[in-house]
Amino acid sequence: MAELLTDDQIDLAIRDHLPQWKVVDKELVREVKAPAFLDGIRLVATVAQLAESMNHHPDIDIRYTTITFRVTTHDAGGITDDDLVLARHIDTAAG
Ligand SMILES: C[C@H](O)[C@H](O)[C@H]1CNC2=NC(N)=NC(=O)C2=N1
Repeated sequence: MAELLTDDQIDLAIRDHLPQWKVVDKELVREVKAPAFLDGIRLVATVAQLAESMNHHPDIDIRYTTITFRVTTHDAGGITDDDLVLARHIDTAAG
C-alpha cells in the first residue's frame, strides 16, 4: 500500500503539478465545469475507466455541469502518491 504523504509533500505537489486542486479534510478536491451535462458525464466515464485501470477510485459528485472529484487513499486514511497520479490523470481527461 502507498505511504501517506506529509503536508509539505502534498503542498509541493499541488504547487508544482496540481494547481487546480486543494486539500480538504485529507482529500484532494477539484471542481470541473463541463460545457454541458453530457460532457460532464463523458468526463466521469473516462475517469471511471482510468480509475478502474489503476484500481484507485475517486469520489465523484455530479451537479448538472459541475463535477467535483475527491481523491484520497481510503485504505491509508489520507493522501498518497496514488492520489497524486489519479489527480494528474483527471486533469488530463478534463483538458
Ligand atoms: C480491494 C480494492 O483493491 C481496494 O478497496 C481499493 C479500491 N480503490 C481504492 N480507491 C481509493 N481511492 N482508495 C483506496 O484505498 C482503494 N482501495
